[in-house]
Amino acid sequence: MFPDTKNGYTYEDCKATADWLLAQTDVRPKVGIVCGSGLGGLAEMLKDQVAFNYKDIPNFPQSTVHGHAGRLVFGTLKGRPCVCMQGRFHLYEGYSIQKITLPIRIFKLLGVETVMLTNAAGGLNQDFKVGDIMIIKDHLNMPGFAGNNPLSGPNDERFGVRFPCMSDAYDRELQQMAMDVGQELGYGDFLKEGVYCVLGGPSFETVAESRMLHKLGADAVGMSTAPEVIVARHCGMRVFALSLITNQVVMDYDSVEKANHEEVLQTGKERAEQLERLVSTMVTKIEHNNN
Ligand SMILES: O=P(O)(O)O[C@H]1O[C@H](CO)[C@@H](O)[C@H]1O
Ligand SMILES: Nc1nc2[nH]cnc2c(=O)[nH]1
Repeated sequence: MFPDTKNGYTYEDCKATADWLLAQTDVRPKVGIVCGSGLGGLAEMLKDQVAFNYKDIPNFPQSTVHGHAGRLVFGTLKGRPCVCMQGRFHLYEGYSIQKITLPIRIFKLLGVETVMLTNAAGGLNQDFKVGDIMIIKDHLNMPGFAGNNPLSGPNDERFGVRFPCMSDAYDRELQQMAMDVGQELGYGDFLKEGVYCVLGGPSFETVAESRMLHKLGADAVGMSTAPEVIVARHCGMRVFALSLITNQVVMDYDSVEKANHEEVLQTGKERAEQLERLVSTMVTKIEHNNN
């Protein structure tokens, strides 16, 4: 086992981890899935599973948050080879931003072409309700504004260019596919689209912060996803992402509501089945080079 003390990982480090994994499974995934808080049930849908605990994977960080099991699961979803992170990493766990996004580069080196991410998020858009599923069309990367971008540091051209474009970060065809699939499944009433804002966490927002984010154009707020999306786009993978609106963000000083992680996990449980069906149906419709 390699020591897990570094902030950044080289191409060779990522390749060593990818090769270690590829030597232990015949699954050659085209789709990589990242499960948000309380949304790890998606991984259970994979057939013919080969699963690894994060603690056993060279270079991998460990999950420390309740609702993130800490397993990398390979398998097939309706015959399509996939790899699924049952639990992700967050800045507030104390990891560097390069470390929390390392698995995305490993996805790339495993042969993944499309990354699908889910998260739990607080609703800022006043038309959103708890239990809505928001197709992410764009993000506000607040840690990035402050210089904390996962691509900071030396750029390795084997992954991608120094200055990657992000105006097309969220694949528009996949967004349309999600809308169409959602309509077919009868999810029209709770399927929305919007802008996701990432903050460092782990404290939830103050009223003033929430009002500011709403004014800036954010529809939902969370503590993940955008760094993973940046790294995925940098190395040329297609990206699709969903937020489950697990709570309404408190925007009013008179409100007695208090954001809490238990509510986040509870809403995840209540909507998990629909979210899983939406993602798994999409997986069967995404075209890759050899299917
Ligand atoms: O983004 P995911 O991993 O779904 O988790 C969300 O839920 C947690 C807060 O309840 C935070 O970690 C936030 O980012
Ligand atoms: N920052 C933040 N993250 C969340 N994750 C789930 N709900 C929330 C929220 O209200 N705020």
